[in-house]
Amino acid sequence: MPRFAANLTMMFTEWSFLDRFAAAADAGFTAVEFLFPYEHAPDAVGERLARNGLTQALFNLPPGNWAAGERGIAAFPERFDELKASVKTGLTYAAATGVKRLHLMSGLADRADPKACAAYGEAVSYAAGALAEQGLDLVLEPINGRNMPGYFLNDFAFTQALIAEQGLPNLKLQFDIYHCQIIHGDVTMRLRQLMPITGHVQIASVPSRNEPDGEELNYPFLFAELDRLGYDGFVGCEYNPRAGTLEGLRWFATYATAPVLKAGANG
Ligand SMILES: O=C(O)[C@@H](O)C(=O)CO
Ligand SMILES: [Mg+2]
Repeated sequence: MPRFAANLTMMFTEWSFLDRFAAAADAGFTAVEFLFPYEHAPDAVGERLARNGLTQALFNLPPGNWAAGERGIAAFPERFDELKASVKTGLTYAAATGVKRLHLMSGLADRADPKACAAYGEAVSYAAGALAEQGLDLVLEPINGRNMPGYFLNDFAFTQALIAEQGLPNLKLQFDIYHCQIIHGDVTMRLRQLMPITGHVQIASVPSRNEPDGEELNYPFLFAELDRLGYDGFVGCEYNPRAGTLEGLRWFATYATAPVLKAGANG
């Protein structure tokens, strides 16, 4: 059975960020992920995890100026020093949270630009090396161009080739099933093919990016497939609840290891 992690950037947004940890634990989750913790002190985040008995499955390294539209800085050669500082910041939060994998975003850049490709390769190599020293994995996530127009890393085959080329044991794929279905389709065959390099999985319905309980993909089949493939990592629930987080957790009741939904969404 997959180990689900509630994505606290998208789920439980009815609560303030630090209160989402307790809300997720109360709903039966034993792990969480989010995009960025950097507006909060590392110890404050670590304390909420410990207090609620939660494992931190994943978060992203600093992405540059997100509010101004940046989506990572790794593909920009002129920002390599900033990239190095951002890795240091991420590792401070990793130490406080005990997370074992971090996601490096590429940025909005042209994959046909050799300078962007070289910069990205160098940034990946640097970040993976720094994370390896702390026993952490670096994960890379292809993201579809409808949600993130102009995003550099927008193709699973390109990401697979890059990971192979780098040949670093702690460099892995963040397989977001939602993005895979939108970019390429053929999700099951791609899961089978890419499982050996997959370090993290994320889910959402397609096309709405809501609960994994309908629309284009058959998630019960895909969860069973992850089990058949021996995937023992986390599955991040990176979706926007249709009508309230708790109200949308019926799909999760089958899989929750703790009593689900003190607030009664099971009814
Ligand atoms: O799929 C996504 O959008 C995220 O996993 C992410 O890290 C960047 O937004
Ligand atoms: Mg994702």
